[in-house]
Amino acid sequence: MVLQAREGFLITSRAHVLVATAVPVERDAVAEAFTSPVVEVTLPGRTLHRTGTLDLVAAGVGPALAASSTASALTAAALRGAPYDLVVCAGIAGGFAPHAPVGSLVVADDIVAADLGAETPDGFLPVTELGFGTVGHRPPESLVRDLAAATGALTGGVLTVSTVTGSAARAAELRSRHPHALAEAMEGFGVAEAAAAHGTPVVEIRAVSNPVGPRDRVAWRIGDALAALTEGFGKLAPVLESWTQHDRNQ
Ligand SMILES: O=C(O)c1cccc(C(=O)CC[C@H]2O[C@@H](n3cnc4c(=O)[nH]cnc43)[C@H](O)[C@@H]2O)c1
Repeated sequence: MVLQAREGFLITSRAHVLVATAVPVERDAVAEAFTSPVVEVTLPGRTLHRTGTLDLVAAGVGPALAASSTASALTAAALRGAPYDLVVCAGIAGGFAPHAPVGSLVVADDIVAADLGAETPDGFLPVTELGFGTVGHRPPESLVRDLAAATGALTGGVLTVSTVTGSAARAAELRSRHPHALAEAMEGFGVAEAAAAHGTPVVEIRAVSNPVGPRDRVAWRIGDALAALTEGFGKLAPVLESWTQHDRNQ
């Protein structure tokens, strides 16, 4: 939240929010929900699209590039004295049928690195069981609740994978390891790791474009999912803008 007016800073008490999508069409679908003009701001390797108190970045596909792009944006904001209050990872996703149908919106109550670990003869071991790091980030409960209430979105786990699921067997395996998961995508955990390094709360919002399962790329309903993303952000804009730091950990 920017409380002070200085040259080049926003004069506002509304939350300063970074939205990270994978690709530009997702970023533009989010931007369409807002009426303020878009101003482009160049960062090392990335361009921010600024609309009001919201900055949008097409952070790239996959957790590594998404983490690096998000970290750049967070660091640049901190260095100019206007740190973000909240990071939102947004975009399209695969939905676990029948729980998250195509066209539905999902707000993550858990952002899970689903393939970060080791395969063993007895099954998959998360990296935490190998003694390293973390495999999940939990968005603030009150924010998840308010976003879901504003949009009618489903709430549940959103898995981050580096390889898009392409078979029924893999989909079933992921759901058996994560029974609460509603969707899979490729950036959430990377974005969340960057946010965590800055102590910034994070949430993930996904519109379902395809079922998780046997690969059928031509059947992906990308247009419908992008429209659901625009509609969802139109409804949740007031919730994001009124997000305040004291809501953390609630
Ligand atoms: O081809 C297009 O027009 C197009 C438009 C918007 C987005 C795309 C993408 O390919 C985005 C890739 C992005 O989508 C997420 N995603 C969507 N479905 C799945 C899935 O079943 N499993 C994992 N990830 C999925 C993911 O976050 C990708 O980064 C294309």
